[in-house]
Amino acid sequence: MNYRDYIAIVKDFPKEGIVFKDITPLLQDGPAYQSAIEEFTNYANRLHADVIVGPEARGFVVGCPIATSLKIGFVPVRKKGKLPRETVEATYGKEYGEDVLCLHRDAIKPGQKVVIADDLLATGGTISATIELVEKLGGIVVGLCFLIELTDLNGREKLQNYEIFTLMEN
Ligand SMILES: O=P(O)(O)OC[C@H]1O[C@H](OP(=O)(O)OP(=O)(O)O)[C@H](O)[C@@H]1O
Ligand SMILES: Nc1ncnc2[nH]cnc12
Repeated sequence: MNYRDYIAIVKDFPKEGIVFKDITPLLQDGPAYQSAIEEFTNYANRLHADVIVGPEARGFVVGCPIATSLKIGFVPVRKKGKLPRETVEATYGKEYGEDVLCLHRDAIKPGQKVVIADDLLATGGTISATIELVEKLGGIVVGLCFLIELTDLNGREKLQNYEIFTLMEN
């Protein structure tokens, strides 16, 4: 599967100077979406994941189908103000801004093996904050998976102690 054919490149979105990688054509194509999810499912299965964690919003469309394929749970990491119960929080920077991510305090059990899924690794800010939250609750991050890695932004440098699987680089 040539996944690259299913990514639309949009210049100056959401801000001038950003080259945005739009994954919606991949999601719209049944075989491409299914194939990507199968690869991630095999990855998470090999790592014996107990739970899949995904950051809002695009991490949901990648993470949820992996979790249901493996018949394991999915835990959402959300932007501040969206989760209704007690949370842990992490402030982070990303390619085009700053934000706060939150995780329900009871969402991860100590010792659970976690695979984190998202659409794209850019600066690594989002994923580092997600890892911080999972580890704060005692989860063990066994793997990270992304559709796309923007290698120029060196996100991997922040993630040297973690296992990473990506379907395409640019
Ligand atoms: O590696 P980073 O520099 O942190 O950038 C990557 C993150 O940025 C995008 O999410 P965004 O915050 O735009 O949210 P969205 O999924 O709700 O659009 C993308 O889906 C990743 O989560
Ligand atoms: N260049 C980019 N394209 C799509 N999503 C992103 N998230 C962070 N940087 C991005």
